[in-house]
Amino acid sequence: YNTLDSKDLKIFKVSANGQAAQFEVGTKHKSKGSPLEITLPFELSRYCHKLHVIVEIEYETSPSATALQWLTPTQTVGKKHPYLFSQCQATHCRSMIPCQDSPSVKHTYYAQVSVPKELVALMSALHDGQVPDPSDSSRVIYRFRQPVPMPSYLIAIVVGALESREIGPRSRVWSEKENVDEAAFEFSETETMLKTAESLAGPYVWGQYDLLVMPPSFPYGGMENPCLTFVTPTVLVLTSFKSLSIKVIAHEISHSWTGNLVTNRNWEHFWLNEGHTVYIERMIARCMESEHLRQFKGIGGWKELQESVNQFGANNVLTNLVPNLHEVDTDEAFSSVPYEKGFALLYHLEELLGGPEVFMGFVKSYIQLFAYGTVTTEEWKNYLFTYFKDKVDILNKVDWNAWMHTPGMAPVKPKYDTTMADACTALCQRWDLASFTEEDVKKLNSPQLIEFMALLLQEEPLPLSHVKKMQEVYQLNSVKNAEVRFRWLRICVRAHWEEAVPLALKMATEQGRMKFTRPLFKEVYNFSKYSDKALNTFKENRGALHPVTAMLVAKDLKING
Ligand SMILES: CC/C=C\C/C=C\C[C@@H](O)/C=C/C=C/C=C\[C@@H](O)CCCC(=O)O
Ligand SMILES: [Zn+2]
Repeated sequence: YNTLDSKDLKIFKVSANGQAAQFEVGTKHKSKGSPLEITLPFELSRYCHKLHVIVEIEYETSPSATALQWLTPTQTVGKKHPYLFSQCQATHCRSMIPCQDSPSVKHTYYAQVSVPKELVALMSALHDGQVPDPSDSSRVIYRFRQPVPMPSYLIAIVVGALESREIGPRSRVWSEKENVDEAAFEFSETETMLKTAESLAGPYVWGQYDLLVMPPSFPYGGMENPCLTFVTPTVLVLTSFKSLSIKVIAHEISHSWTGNLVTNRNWEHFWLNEGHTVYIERMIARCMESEHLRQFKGIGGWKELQESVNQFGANNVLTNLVPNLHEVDTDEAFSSVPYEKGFALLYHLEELLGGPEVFMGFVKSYIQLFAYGTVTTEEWKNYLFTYFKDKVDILNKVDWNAWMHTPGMAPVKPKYDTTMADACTALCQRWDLASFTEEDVKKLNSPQLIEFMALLLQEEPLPLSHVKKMQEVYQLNSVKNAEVRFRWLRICVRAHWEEAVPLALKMATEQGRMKFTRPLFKEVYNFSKYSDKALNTFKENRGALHPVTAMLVAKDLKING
């Protein structure tokens, strides 16, 4: 028999080349789902390699499918139509489709999706036309074609009352109609970023690059679904300084090479996807803005790594760059470690081997070598030594075991240029309350304001007097920028400013990006007087959260079942 991955699927019927096939759903694993074992109704001749077997599976997904979030009309902006979106990374595709749900397997795909005609369906593929549903005049069928082989975690679908605007020669932005014009403004730099990325990494092979602004409950900043990046609405700041959206879009565009074209063989090598993507993302910042900005981003990333190491614990093997994930739920293993310890390693190698142009040359060559395939850390390292065959003496001095197979912070902290960070550090070190003036923050751009907040978060909790004075002088409670607001509210709750508790819980529930929602719930939960308030707020909102967000916040708040 042949086995596919499945999770909570109701299988009605299986056939192979038109003949009924026996099937059995095996024992369910707590996070990996169940094997779907299909017995073919004919012998596969071992000598006939060209035999095509078309397997048809009639099935239904579960209302609790972990790949899907079903939104009621009240949960949408327009309030008139329901909404569905998927998030398959890492191992949730099997709750949407019976498949070989491993990044080691790459495939093309074709899909036809029937939806009520007032709704639009989109997928991580090229549009291949739409026709009225011949079986139901109230529905329309959308057709999709993905000709580039890709892993199952990049299959994505969205259905909703969506509209689009053209933002470039190969890009449209999609969202509910209420947000589509502001989204078109926010993402106007997309083609420039695509061209910059192509100049660094090689041709963009996916054809179309569209963006979809997600509902607020989307659990991540972005998801690199081919042809259709999903992006959180929390990056919409609608000012000329589009730092949040440019950062996330540069990251997702970079995945078109590292992750989507060159793919980690399994999730223990996730750092290959994310570390290289952050490296290219920051190279785009260097090209479009300045090297000072790339250095500044490196400094911020080091703090994100520190935060993840603090959360897991410095001896936790999940802070290894290459962790052993046997019997580990990938959603629980997820953190900034593969992103920022991965970037730190690549930046460290850049420093050792000759600088950004030299090392980006290696990254481009690595992409060309492994394109359309999958890769492991060992294969990456072997190619690194081959590419830099004249610098093997330098590479042999790198403590590879410390970098890859040891928990905690990276063994070497890169020496980043602090030109853009100095103003943030200086402000963070000033403690004479009387000298605080509005000018202090007016001269910081929003990335610097975020860095200033991140520095304060690294210190011991501020005294309540300081936080109140900062609010009085800087008016931070009214800042809408999600990255600033998220850090400011954590600073306030840590200082036990009780008026900030409802603001923190409001931000934790009005959007569902886990980067914000999980720490905000935890911060309120750790303020003992308000632990119950955190628990009750979570329980009241649990049904509106994405299933993975709900599972992880429940674990954070030590709620069983
Ligand atoms: C060592 C961890 C091994 C495997 C984890 C792989 C996937 C984990 C799964 O939870 C999916 C993650 C998807 C992330 C998508 C986008 C991120 O780049 C966004 C990062 C945080 C944010 O900006 O919101
Ligand atoms: Zn990524």
